[in-house]
Amino acid sequence: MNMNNIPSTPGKFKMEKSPFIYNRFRLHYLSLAKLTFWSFIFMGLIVMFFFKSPTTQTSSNSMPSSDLSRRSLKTNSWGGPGWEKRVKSSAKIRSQNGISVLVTGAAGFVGTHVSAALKRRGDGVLGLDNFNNYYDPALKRARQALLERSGIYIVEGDINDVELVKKLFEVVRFSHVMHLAAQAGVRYAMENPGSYVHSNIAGFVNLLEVCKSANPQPAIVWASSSSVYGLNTKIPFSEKDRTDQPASLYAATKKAGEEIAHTYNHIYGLSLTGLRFFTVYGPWGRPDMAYFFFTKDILKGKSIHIFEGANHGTVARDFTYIDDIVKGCLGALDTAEKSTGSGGKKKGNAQLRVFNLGNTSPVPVSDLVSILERLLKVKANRRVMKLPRNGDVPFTHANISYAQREFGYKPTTDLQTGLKKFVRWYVSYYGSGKKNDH
Ligand SMILES: O=C(O)[C@H]1O[C@H](OP(=O)(O)OP(=O)(O)OC[C@H]2O[C@@H](n3ccc(=O)[nH]c3=O)[C@H](O)[C@@H]2O)[C@H](O)[C@@H](O)[C@@H]1O
Repeated sequence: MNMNNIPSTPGKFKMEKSPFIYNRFRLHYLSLAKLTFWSFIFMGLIVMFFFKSPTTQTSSNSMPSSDLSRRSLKTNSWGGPGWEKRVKSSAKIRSQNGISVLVTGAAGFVGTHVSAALKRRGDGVLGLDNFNNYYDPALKRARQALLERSGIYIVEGDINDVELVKKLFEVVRFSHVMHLAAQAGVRYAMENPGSYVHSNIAGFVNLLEVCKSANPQPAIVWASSSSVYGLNTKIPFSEKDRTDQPASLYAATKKAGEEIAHTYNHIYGLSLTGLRFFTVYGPWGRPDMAYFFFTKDILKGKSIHIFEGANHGTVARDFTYIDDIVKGCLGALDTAEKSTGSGGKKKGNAQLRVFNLGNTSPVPVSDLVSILERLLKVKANRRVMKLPRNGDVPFTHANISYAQREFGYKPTTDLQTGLKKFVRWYVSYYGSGKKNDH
């Protein structure tokens, strides 16, 4: 969608283009019937103008038009008393010492689980999600429906829509932001590099711009990635290790996010915590991830590609179950200190942290497939192939001692147990039939 074509305030009509005005110097040529006709048009325009008052804006756009805007800002309406009431009710804190959290990417995999967990303990939660079609939006809508049932409203909009994000902070004094909206996926970065820049860099900066000017400034916890360790060979990966050799553009944008976080912390006193997630999996997961589409393809009898490293080396991941990740996210939120700035000005040093959230036990991809075979009771049609050079790294392994020390992070779900829960969900959601075509 070309964003130049979206008027920034579509509710405001350009009155000088009204046919009535154009024709007013020729009024004496018009018959009475024509005059009546144009009067109706004019009146209609006035009525529409009032119904689309400034509080009922549509998403404006502040981004230049380019192919970056695959998930361009949508023109869904927001604003107005009813909308504000919904936003406030969703963000309302219902427990003592509760926090109010804006969750970006709330219809995403991690976003849904974190939102639900916050709501369960009485925190105020408002979601924001652009429902882009990187993967099946129907799954995102189903997650949205799930959250709606527990009273969580997801505002449909893009983090690049500065006016919308500003408005959210005008309506609610969020104490925290859980920033999970991102373009995920390692290999897709070669297909659509612009979408990574749009969401993970521009979007993050836009969000931080709003946060730094908000009063009070919220504390921000956001999703970085294990992929920032790139081509490192020293294991397990520690937060102190170098992160300057990313293997994919995805990893590079997450690394850029960490540097951007440093800048906003340094200049504006924003409290920022980055979480390096290690291959998160579980129910309601992402269909673009290997465990998910392996399940689908195994059930359909389709062949799956299992990557191997140089010299038939094992490719392994520190797969981390969603419930453990949620505990890590809540721990990070609960130990996040307040931002120090106000009125867009820093008042003192603020907290800046980055944590690994992994499982500490890498599993070869071929073992993941064996577990799935057992759980699905179907033999996989395996095709072993060399790890393509499109951003994948051969293995990941987290050292989690820092998160353990700071907020008692301790993963408790092994891959076998976690996949069992995933498969149970998958079958209940899609059925075990071979026809599901998501
Ligand atoms: O840890 C992370 O930070 C990242 O984890 C995942 O990235 P990845 O670990 O590559 O997850 P998958 O795409 O699900 O791949 C899992 C494993 O399966 C392998 N794989 C993938 C696809 C395939 O067809 N065959 C195959 O063997 C990959 O090489 C990898 O070792 C997510 O997709 C990223 O968004 C996230 O940031």
